[in-house]
Amino acid sequence: MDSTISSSASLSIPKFRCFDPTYAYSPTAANHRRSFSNFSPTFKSSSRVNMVDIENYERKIVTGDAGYVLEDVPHLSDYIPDLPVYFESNEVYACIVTCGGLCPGLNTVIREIVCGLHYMYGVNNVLGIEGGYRGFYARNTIPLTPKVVNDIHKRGGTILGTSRGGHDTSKIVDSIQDRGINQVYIIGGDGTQKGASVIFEEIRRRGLKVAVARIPKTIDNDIPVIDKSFGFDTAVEEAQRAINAAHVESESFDNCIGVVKLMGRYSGFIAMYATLASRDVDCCLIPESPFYLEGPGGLFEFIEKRLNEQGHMVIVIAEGAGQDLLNECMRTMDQQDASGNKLLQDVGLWISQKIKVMALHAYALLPVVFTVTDIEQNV
Ligand SMILES: Nc1ncnc2c1ncn2[C@@H]1O[C@H](COP(=O)(O)OP(=O)(O)O)[C@@H](O)[C@H]1O
Ligand SMILES: O=P(O)(O)OC[C@H]1O[C@](O)(COP(=O)(O)O)[C@@H](O)[C@@H]1O
Repeated sequence: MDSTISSSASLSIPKFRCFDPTYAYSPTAANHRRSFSNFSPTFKSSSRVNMVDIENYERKIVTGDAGYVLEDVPHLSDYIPDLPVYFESNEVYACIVTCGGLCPGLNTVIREIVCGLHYMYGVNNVLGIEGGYRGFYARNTIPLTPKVVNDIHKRGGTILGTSRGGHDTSKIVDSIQDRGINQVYIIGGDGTQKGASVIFEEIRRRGLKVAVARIPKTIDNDIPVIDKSFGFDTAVEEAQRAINAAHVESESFDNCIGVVKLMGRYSGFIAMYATLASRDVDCCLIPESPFYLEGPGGLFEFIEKRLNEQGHMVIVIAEGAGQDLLNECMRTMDQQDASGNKLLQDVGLWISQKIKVMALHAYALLPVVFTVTDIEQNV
């Protein structure tokens, strides 16, 4: 810490403490103060822990000479000081695994876990499990130290690799048990989280002293309880490069339409945010909002209007949009990936073809339609 910063609170080395939610407590509005708005329990007298006197509690404020005020992140033990220590740092053997789809920032998360464990908690044994869940029993492992992870946040993807499918609960927990791992950090999307729950249940069933920490990942930013998921901003930023390319191209030819297909299997946040940020998009199609092609109010009518008005346009489409229309006309078999996720039809190519055929038949117009698909999400 900067030596010019003075602290009114003593900063102690954090410990791996255990909070048993079965301890009785009841939050009361009377004890709410602004700084404790997220967590201000009042423990009943029967509680087995001693609670800090919240009214007289000295807030963790760190002031700097430059005039700024930093409020240190409150820790559970600030409010419940005698929580039992669950792991001593020197007995921790942690592992990290990344599973499922890629997302920008995975390496940053890995780096922060390794450095946080090492520098904040004094943990020196952290293992990287390679290749997703199946890596527990079928792949190599790598020791992770602050030195190993020093530069990884500058790389795309995940240094540990990832995979779909291959979740064998019993083999995974065998591997955790055999290796003597007692903290498991699992980074991944909804499929990964379901897998982590099953692992935790099996660990509990076997009575092992192993903690399972789940780090939610979604490039789509569609987890309502968090402000923003890591990687979303990068995806939106990258999406704008594709939109910009489509705009430049479409402006350069008569009746040219740029179609940009973006990520978004079930939600259109990336498409919408990128559209709003770019100001060059004429139409944004997302899974949450059904659309149709022909007739009044249909997409084709809008395309004709925009081409008449300005001679070019950009359409952004999230990959999950219009899947019902595709399925109707393609009658394809339901296909799944190795994790059981439904594989989508390519809506970008489909809509480009539809627009070409429509324009040729209805308006004797041959628009130049080109598609920018699958922008790099692995930044
Ligand atoms: N219901 C489930 N039970 C156990 N494991 C699951 C379940 N669903 C998915 N998984 C496992 O989680 C991993 C990642 O899931 P996947 O759906 O591919 O990606 P994501 O986590 O990004 O949604 C895969 O190894 C898969 O086998
Ligand atoms: O091409 P893949 O790997 O199947 O993944 C595509 C899908 O995964 C997503 O990127 C979302 O996955 P996450 O929410 O797990 O990050 C969707 O936007 C996209 O539809």
